[in-house]
Amino acid sequence: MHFSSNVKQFVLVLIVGIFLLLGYVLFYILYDRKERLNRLIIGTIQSGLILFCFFSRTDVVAVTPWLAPIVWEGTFDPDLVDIIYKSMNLTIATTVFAVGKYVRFLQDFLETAEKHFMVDFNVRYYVFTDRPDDVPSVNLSQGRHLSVIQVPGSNRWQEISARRMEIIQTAIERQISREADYIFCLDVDSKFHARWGAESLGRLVAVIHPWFYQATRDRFTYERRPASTAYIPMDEGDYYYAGAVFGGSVEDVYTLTKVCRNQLEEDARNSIEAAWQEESHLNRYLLYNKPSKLLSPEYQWDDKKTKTKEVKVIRFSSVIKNYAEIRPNV
Ligand SMILES: CC(=O)N[C@H]1[C@@H](OP(=O)(O)OP(=O)(O)OC[C@H]2O[C@@H](n3ccc(=O)[nH]c3=O)[C@H](O)[C@@H]2O)O[C@H](CO)[C@H](O)[C@@H]1O
Ligand SMILES: [Mn+2]
Repeated sequence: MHFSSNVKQFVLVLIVGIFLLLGYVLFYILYDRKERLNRLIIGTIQSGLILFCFFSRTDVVAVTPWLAPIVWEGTFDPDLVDIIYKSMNLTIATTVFAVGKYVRFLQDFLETAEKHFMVDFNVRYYVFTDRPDDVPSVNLSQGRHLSVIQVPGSNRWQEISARRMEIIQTAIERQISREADYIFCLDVDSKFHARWGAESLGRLVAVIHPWFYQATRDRFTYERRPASTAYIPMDEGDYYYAGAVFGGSVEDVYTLTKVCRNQLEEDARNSIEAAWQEESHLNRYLLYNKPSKLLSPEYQWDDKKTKTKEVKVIRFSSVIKNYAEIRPNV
């Protein structure tokens, strides 16, 4: 017979509960009063622990083999996280590229970020675009600021996507290192739907790609040609990380962008382009420089994908877009 994991869990808690109850009755009959009181206290703590296990996440893995947390709904206390981080007066930089027709995504991105992203923190958005006049004016809450930085356009989306590493590296050198403590680099073709808070902060942070979190390593679309600097052999790899979200301390992200930029340029000199451009290089970097925190696919869902039962909250997702219409090339 097949039971779902929730039913199994419920039956297990029921059986343990019955045993505890029987235990109480036995001790009540057999022991003196002081002993009974002690046992009652221990029993109450045990029941609390069992209830905690029942309500916390047992259906997902919430830690990596190198002991970095994987953030899922139900694995952290948002109020406690807020109390800890809000007293630090942190500034979070957020880079977003809107080159060519992608400026059309900015309005929803920024408006939903104002509702859900790092609410009550200092946030500095850095919008990189070739169309500064088309950047919409969005009302920002107190403590939030937006800079527009002009970048060249391109007739290849692969180049726009991949050049982000170099441009972010330069922006950190010129400006961001003096203006922020943490940084997140996000895709613009996305919307926020629910809390994305300080639980996501860490030295080096990556998100598990929504299409690969249930897949085995052999399915990961890493770059498999040894000629590329993004190469990952078949028997290596921890997770498949999405290129649409990475972050961490400004210093650590600076090193990441610098290494990926150099490798992208080395590949270009050798006339090789990794399977998924900067996403391939990001995956290679994170294999040998383990992230200190992973975000579950709640932080990078895809609107094309049906919600799975592990995903209790979608916090940020890629919107459905017409690739042929929006990109400069196919
Ligand atoms: C389904 C699919 O194809 N996924 C890949 C695709 O993701 P995506 O479909 O998410 O790529 P995308 O078109 O969103 O491009 C990434 C980001 O680059 C910026 N941008 C891109 C093109 C443009 O004309 N203007 C512009 O501003 C924009 O911020 C966008 O969010 O490409 C990435 C590029 O490495 C990754 O490899 C992904 O795995
Ligand atoms: Mn995207």
